[in-house]
Amino acid sequence: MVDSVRASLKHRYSSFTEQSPHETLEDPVSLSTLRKLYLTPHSALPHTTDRENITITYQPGALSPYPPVKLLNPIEKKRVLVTGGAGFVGSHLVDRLMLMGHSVICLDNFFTGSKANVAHWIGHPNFELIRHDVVDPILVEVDQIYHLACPASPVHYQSNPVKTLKTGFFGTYNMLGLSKRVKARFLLASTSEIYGDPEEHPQKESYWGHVNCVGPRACYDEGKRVAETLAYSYHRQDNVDVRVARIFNTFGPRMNWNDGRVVSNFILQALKDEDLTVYGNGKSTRSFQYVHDLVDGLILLMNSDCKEPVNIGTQEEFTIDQFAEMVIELVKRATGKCESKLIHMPALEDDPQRRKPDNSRAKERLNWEPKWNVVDGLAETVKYFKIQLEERP
Ligand SMILES: O=c1ccn([C@@H]2O[C@H](COP(=O)(O)OP(=O)(O)O[C@H]3OC[C@@H](O)[C@H](O)[C@H]3O)[C@@H](O)[C@H]2O)c(=O)[nH]1
Repeated sequence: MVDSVRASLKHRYSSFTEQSPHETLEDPVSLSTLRKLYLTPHSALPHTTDRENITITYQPGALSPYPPVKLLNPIEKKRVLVTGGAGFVGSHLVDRLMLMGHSVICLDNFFTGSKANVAHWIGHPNFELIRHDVVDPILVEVDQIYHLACPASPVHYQSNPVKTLKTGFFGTYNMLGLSKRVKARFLLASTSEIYGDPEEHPQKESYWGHVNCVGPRACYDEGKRVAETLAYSYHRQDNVDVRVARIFNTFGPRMNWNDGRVVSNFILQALKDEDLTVYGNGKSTRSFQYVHDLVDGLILLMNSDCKEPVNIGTQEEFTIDQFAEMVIELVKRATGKCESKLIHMPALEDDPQRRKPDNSRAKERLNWEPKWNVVDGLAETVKYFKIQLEERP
């Protein structure tokens, strides 16, 4: 099963060119097809601009030139629910599932997600978009549920900690209840944050974690921990078919403009020639994976027989200072100049000091490992934010 899914996930990463010369309908997830979905500036679409009234009018159909999706036979074609499907990771997952030929229901409350991330699918017969908050129950007939809905940036999840906890508990409870009722396979997007400020390095799935349950990050960390507990309780008690992905730091196009996480903050600051805000002494570490690798991992895990939690993350580890220097360098390459410097600010409370996954389980059980290195992923993300900046009034 995993092998056949792997074949359909095939990318062409070898040459990072704009247009893959081998693009065919048989390979519905070629990199060039994906790129068109997030690197096409709106200004490239047919439109008229009224500068006096600051309005842009897109010509009919301009936002919906549907990319070609694979035609699956009814046995292979799954009805898939993606909660948080209009968010950063969710929208890339929706793209891939759509291009693979599945029928996708994208559910989002648009707190951090955005319709613009999935606008290119609106109206497609295989696609439905529902505005809904997972803290309330919903009934839809599906075969698979990817449960991603939850703000993931520390800035966002700490802005309303009670709501974050409600999303962690009730959101997951509702989606597991739905899985039980319609007999859908359930995948939880969990997080490396369940390890807290880890005392084990790198972190294996067997590590129980080191979370301050009364600290400012606890609403997310404990929310995701209880979400995992709920998933395995539904599995033990009601035989719900669960998968748990522990997602490490991930970046890429479609990160929110005001996301607040380090990658988008640094890229935007460097593109605007502002100083890069390093919290603390710059010596804490993270391992950053590119979003396409994560999406590969999620789809492979969903279609595997691996019921244990699986770390999905890369092992390239950087200090935040090193990472900041790398962003400045890449922005220089992309724009020809960047005068930004690093400024050190007070450290954040309970900020994990080191983080890197042991991803041997993902390699063994899913035959998954990251294909992108940080530099290539960052270069593409810089390009995305550059386009976004140029389009802002
Ligand atoms: O402007 C900034 C932002 C962040 N940072 C630092 O960069 C590091 C990474 O911070 P981020 O906010 O990007 O992300 P964090 O690692 O804290 O949390 C993330 O971890 C894994 C995901 O699953 C979670 O969704 C997300 O919470 C931290 O040490 C933070 O203090 C800066 O130095 N400057």
